[in-house]
Amino acid sequence: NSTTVGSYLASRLEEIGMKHYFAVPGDYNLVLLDKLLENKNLEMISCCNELNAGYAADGYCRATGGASAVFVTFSVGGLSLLNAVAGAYAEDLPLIAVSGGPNTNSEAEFEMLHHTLGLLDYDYQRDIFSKVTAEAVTIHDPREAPTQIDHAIQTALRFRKPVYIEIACNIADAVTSAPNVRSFGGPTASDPLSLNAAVDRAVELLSAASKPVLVAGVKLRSFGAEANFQKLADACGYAIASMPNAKGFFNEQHSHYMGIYWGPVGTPGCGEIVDSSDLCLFAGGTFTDYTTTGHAALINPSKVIQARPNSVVFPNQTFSNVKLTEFLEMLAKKLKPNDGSMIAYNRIKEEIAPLRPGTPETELSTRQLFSRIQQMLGPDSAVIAETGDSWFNGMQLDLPEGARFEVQMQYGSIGWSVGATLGFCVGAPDRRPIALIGDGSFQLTAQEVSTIIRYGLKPIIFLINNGGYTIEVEIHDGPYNTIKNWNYAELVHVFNAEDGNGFSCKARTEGELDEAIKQATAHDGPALIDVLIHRDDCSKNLLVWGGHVAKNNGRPPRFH
Ligand SMILES: Cc1ncc(Cn2nnc(CCOP(=O)(O)OP(=O)(O)O)c2C)c(N)n1
Ligand SMILES: [Mg+2]
Repeated sequence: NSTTVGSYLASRLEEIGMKHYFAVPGDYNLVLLDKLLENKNLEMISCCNELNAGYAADGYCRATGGASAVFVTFSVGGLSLLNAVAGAYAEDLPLIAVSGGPNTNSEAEFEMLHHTLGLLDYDYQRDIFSKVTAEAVTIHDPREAPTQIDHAIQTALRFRKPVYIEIACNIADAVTSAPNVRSFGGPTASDPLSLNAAVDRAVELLSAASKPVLVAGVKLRSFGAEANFQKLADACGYAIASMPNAKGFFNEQHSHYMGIYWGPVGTPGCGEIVDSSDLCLFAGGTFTDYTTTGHAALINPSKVIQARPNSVVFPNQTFSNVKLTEFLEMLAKKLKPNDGSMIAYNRIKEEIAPLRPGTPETELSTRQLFSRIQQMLGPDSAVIAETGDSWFNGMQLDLPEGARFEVQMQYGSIGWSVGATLGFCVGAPDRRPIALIGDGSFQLTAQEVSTIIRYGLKPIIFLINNGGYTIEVEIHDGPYNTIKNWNYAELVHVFNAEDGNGFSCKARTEGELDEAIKQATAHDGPALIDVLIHRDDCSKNLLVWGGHVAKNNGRPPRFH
């Protein structure tokens, strides 16, 4: 029995659990979109531009834990989407980028085409995408389409990376075989000998340590190992920390959770315990300049075991082909409990006194703003923190069990959070996300608020209006860090036009903020609060972090 290429793709996307996809039309993908629309189990979310559609797909992956898909037109659409797909690569998200492509006859007929570079080479978009995906294919032959589509989907799910599928515009409705029954598996299993040897070595070293600690890393989620980590944490009794880009992957209400390990800007007392421990097991950690605060974190490789997605790295021995999930699971069964690091932590941990509010007329500060946001959090919250001082203020929030926290710390492309909030809302309708978006970032992608309004989604957006690029100011200031102020609250009314339901207001004082939060929370629709903050009011941690990152960026060139 048969179907069309476009319908084949739609049924496979439905089969892997997708319920929505993001799209911007163009004459290379219109027939393809018609085929997708025939599938009533998939809903199209039309976005204002392809970059934001990609950021929305990024957020959708984070919300659902599964794959997402974006449909764009050739070149003008695809090359705009590119930056979001690169971000998905950096963040290990299975985003399926689908582009319409030139008619299969064009190149052979030396036909010059619109939207292209004006050259008779139509492979360039796939070549470019091959750099930011785990697989990039062009579908010209309907008989090959099922194999190419299935292989690309399998690659995305197995390696947790984006893939690129280009479908020639005259192939989208071509006849092909209907999908055969098959499974789309996840990661492959470990090599049993290597796995056992790695676990035995870890048990030997950890059992000999007096104050071992456990640190959650960003790859825990992308490689499906959060539950295994939780089991290990419960079994070993060690003090636990999370790296900043893994915040929320481990329950912050757990009795042995110390906080965020981020060198000098981590939770007070946490960095000291990790840095002074005689053995740290990092599960899925990444040690970039940003996650180590310009390498100011005192990570001593001779005291570190790194459990990576596909290997375990000891100070002087690496075990290859060991899956993170299986390593943590097996280790949990073999480690004897040791609360040495927890005892040490309890001796030094600081009770952070809750901030006393000012008067209703007191001008707002970031600390007062975030003490209010803290009070809003519950088990079904999801905080989406944009690159900027929001990282540092968001990082200090104390997440209730079950609350989610999203940052794009590996790629850090500002503006991501607007589309990501759209996609997260679509993917997790049972949560009301709270987005922390700086004014600078917002100005790159603001128009996707109109899509949030269009689909009746209900995030609460805190637009942190400090007049510019504060995170950059603290790394390295200059006139380029000042931006033109907008009337952000008014923008929501612009996007509402005659039928939108967006709520917005400004808040300059503590009283106005309390009132704004009350109204936004009560509003049955999207809400944006334009919070006015002094240009130099940023978290202490940003000041510390900015200095270390600037110093690291400024390392002099070495010549030999
Ligand atoms: C796409 C993209 N372009 C430029 C940058 C560099 N950058 N990183 N952070 C910033 C400033 C962010 O400013 P805001 O969003 O206002 O954040 P804060 O003022 O720090 O709260 C820039 C300009 C970036 N990270 N991503
Ligand atoms: Mg700003």
